[in-house]
Amino acid sequence: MPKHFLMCRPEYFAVEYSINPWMRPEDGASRDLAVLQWERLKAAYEELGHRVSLIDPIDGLPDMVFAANGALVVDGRVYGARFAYPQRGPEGPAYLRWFAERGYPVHEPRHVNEGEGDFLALDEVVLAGTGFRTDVRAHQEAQEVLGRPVISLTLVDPRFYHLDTALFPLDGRNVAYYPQAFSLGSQEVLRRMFPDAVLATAEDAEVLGLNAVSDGTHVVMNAEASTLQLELKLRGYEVIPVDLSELRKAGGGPKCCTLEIRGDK
Ligand SMILES: NC(=[NH2+])NCCC[C@H](N)C(=O)O
Repeated sequence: MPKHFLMCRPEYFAVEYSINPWMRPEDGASRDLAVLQWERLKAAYEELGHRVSLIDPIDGLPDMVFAANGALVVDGRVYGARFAYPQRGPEGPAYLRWFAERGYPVHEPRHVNEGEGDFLALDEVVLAGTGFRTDVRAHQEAQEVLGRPVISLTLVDPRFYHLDTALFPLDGRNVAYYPQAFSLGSQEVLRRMFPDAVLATAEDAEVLGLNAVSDGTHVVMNAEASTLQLELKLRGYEVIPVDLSELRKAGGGPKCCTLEIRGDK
């Protein structure tokens, strides 16, 4: 099944401030290299037959390339983002406008949440992260807006500040994750819900290997996560490795650059 993704070209990408432990403004980052790597990611999706729509980047919003944070879209309903840090604040309304202009019913959020950074939709439930960015009250709000059960999971390691840095859906029913990124209670929830999950090593997580996008057959993921790639291949997945090392300097990987539009217009 082809998917529909929304992406944002890293036209104004930079590491100018630090809102997560990956970001070191003193080291800088190359916009041109980020654009090149991002273009390859977009091409990888298109080669797999997925549809990619684009939102115009905005000058002064260097993190806008991380489209996953822009909203959560389920059944064509759009639950907007409300960013935790003022540096990214204007991105919320910008993404919401993109959807509103195209006729999607949009919901302006009351509570802080960073879209698909902290919400990952499966067939029956939505997994939701909290602890660093998304307010747990937004989990409740999303459940009401989308009419889907939302399962709250607590993140405890600042390097894995968004749910999508520690877990990704392999399909609508199973996930891969790095257990140590979660509180003990949340680890237990994950074990109960996903007895057949793929468990990632610290090394895989530390290269943002879990910030991956699976269509159920192919997994687009950071090339450096070698153990995880092997494990996925053993399970029958086709791995599409990509190099997003420049975007990782801002704390992002393939999934961060990708907002899935479910139930599109
Ligand atoms: N979905 C994601 N994990 N996005 C990565 C966002 C990176 C961005 N620099 C931030 O800290 O907000």
